Amino acid sequence: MALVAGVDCSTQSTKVLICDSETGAVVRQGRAPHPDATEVDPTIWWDALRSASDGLLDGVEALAVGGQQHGMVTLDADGEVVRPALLWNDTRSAGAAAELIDELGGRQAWADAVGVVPVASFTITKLRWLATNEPAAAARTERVVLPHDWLTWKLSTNADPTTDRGDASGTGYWSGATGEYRLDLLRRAFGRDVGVPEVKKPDAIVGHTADGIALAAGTGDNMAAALGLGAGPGDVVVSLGTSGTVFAVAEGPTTDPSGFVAGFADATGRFLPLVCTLNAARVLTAAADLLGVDLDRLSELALASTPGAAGLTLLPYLDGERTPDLPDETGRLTGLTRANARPEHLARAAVEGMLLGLADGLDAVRQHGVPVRRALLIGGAALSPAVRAVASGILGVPVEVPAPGEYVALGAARQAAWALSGAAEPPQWPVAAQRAPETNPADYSAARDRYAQFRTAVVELSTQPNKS
Ligand SMILES: Nc1ncnc2c1ncn2[C@@H]1O[C@H](COP(=O)(O)OP(=O)(O)O)[C@@H](O)[C@H]1O
Ligand SMILES: O=C(CO)[C@@H](O)[C@H](O)COP(=O)(O)O
Repeated sequence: MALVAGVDCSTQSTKVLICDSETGAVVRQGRAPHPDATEVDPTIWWDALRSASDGLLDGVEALAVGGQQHGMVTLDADGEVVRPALLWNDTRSAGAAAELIDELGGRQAWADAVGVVPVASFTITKLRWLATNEPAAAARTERVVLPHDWLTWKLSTNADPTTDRGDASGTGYWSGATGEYRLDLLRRAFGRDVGVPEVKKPDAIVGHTADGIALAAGTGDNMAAALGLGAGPGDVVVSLGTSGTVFAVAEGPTTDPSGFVAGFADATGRFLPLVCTLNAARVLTAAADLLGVDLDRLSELALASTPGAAGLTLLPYLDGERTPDLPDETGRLTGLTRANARPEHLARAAVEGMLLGLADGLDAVRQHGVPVRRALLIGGAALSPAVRAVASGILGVPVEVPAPGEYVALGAARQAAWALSGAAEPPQWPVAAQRAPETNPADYSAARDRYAQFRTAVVELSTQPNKS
């Protein structure tokens, strides 16, 4: 039995799975936490990877890294990190995003050029922010790479970092439709040329560790999750980690000038239209903290309420929001009365608010021609019984919950097995899934309407000159 390893360097932690390369069975696993911050010294990820994989890699023949998308890792001429990485959920480059949209002639121009419209999450806006705000650090920057590129390079004996098309498609300077960098856009953002990693094929072996473990190309965490789930036609993945994401594997590129649906590439040579919200699992931890309960009790409370949370609606923009693009917003609660001011309704409003933004995302992905037969619910908050109970009613589609697991790390391991095999397609790894309780979407139509009205009002308010 050949063993392969998959790594997930996500926002809150690093996870490592060691799998049988033929069946995908997990034989051992490890994890290590990351700090709660939106800029992180990449050596923290390296230490977390070493800690999470400590004692696990004996006998492993190939490894791949899946990583949180978009993070800006800047390297100097000696390959040293210039400054802490700015993560996907750092909103300081929102102004840079607006500048870049204007300079290129609007949203459509960006969607046509690279399949995405700049928001603060994307690497290209962080580079503009760096050039404007930290000229000394910018001057020292010779290369820019993504979290998974940097970790793969650190693991390797290679002289230069590499990347893959999935993660490259989230930079804002690589086009999935053409498979080429747009170095003119990178130059426009940063003010001069800066080195970028070579984009390797999905099944490539890109190097080896000092111990001789083959390294596959790796990819972004959402692309890895799609691979780990073996997502196919009709499957829409709803991932409830730090971010909330809704995505599907598509045969062709998508273009959305509104910027709602990002036209990413996947990790197999296909595409991955994706909607991402900045606020998912942590909405539940914040609500639990507010109520002074743990996550299990929060779920029990939410289940004690009813669809629509007795009229309470939460716009869950606790860390600002990306979709819709409201980086400076805060969470807002409406509909509070003396009758519904109860812990169970607040708990329910948190669960529903988190899912309602993703229901909008699912509709948007569907409008881009993605067939939706079922939603696959993954990520830390998919462990919540209340989330599972409410999901199908709010999303309006049958929901299946894959057996609890680390699907990003599993997808990375599957990529490693594919690269090791030299086969044309990734190995077939079965994924067991359970149907979540069916709830009637009609029970949530009033809640969806209220949420839509509240969201529209807040979007309008944000565009007024003296917004409150
Ligand atoms: N039973 C649960 N109910 C709700 N949320 C949970 C539960 N278990 C874990 N989580 C949340 O899941 C999140 C971590 O999920 P994960 O998908 O690993 O995130 P990320 O990939 O962004 O690091 C944490 O915010 C944690 O509180
Ligand atoms: O920015 C995106 C997708 O565009 C996020 O999905 C990041 O990739 C981080 O993912 P998690 O750590 O929340 O899984």
